[in-house]
Amino acid sequence: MIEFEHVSKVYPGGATAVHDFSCVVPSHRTVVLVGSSGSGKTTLLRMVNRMVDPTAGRVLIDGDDVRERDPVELRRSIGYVMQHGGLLPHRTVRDNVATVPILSGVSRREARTSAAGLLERVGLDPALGDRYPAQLSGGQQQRVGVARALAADPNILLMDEPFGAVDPIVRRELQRELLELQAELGKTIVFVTHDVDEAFLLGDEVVVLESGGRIAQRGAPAEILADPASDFVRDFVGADRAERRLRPVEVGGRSVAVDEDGRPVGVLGG
Ligand SMILES: Nc1ncnc2c1ncn2[C@@H]1O[C@H](COP(=O)(O)OP(=O)(O)OP(=O)(O)O)[C@@H](O)[C@H]1O
Repeated sequence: MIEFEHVSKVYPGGATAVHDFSCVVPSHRTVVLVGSSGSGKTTLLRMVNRMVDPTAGRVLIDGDDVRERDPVELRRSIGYVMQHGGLLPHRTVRDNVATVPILSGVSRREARTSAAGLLERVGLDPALGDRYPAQLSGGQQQRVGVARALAADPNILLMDEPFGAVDPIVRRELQRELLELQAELGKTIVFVTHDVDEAFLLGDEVVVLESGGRIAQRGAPAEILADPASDFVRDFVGADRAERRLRPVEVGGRSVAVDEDGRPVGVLGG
């Protein structure tokens, strides 16, 4: 469990990135922080692994203040996936995945063997392990980023817009794969995005942020959709989304959901 207790962050230049934010991320759940650019999402995420220390308040992991932890050891114990993969360009994919376990004392041979297994787990051919990051597509690099974050078998995964830089189709695939992986692994995930659809798909709970890290609303996706707490939230989740009435129409033998204006929004399953 991760607890943010009344955390604030004022950066040296005077910008208040986060003001009095409190939130609990229950173990084995995915909490998504969603908000527009500059709402303090990355700042909040980085407080968990001490890449940013709050100027007020504290962050607890399983009841312990992260400030009591050695930052290097703390960071190695938490998986972190960034938007652009953050892979080391001059190391092979396999070594990128194996680096943290090796730093933590696992033998090189063992770390490389488990790296191959992790690549498979995130949907990559282990043969890609010999390549360098630049020789992979954006989507493949993000998968390596996820494999690397999982390498030390952390309880906590921090994911900062991990699928933000890939095309919509690959993005969808990566989202689905993350859901499958999470169903299996049950990590405690804090996921940052500015994409409401992504937030609603992945989050057990979603925290909608206004500027300064202020919580506009938090709850299960269905709760937020059904009952937006303010005009800000209503606008943010899409003014028409909650009110959209869908009906099925038959097209070529399949049932397609269309909205009131007849715009197709998806194919009905079955
Ligand atoms: N190192 C820094 N020094 C000074 N100000 C910073 C620093 N990092 C972030 N800020 C400021 O803090 C505010 C919140 O930034 P943060 O990156 O946490 O927001 P965000 O919601 O993650 O935005 P984005 O979606 O654009 O990444 C912004 O106004 C930003 O300019």
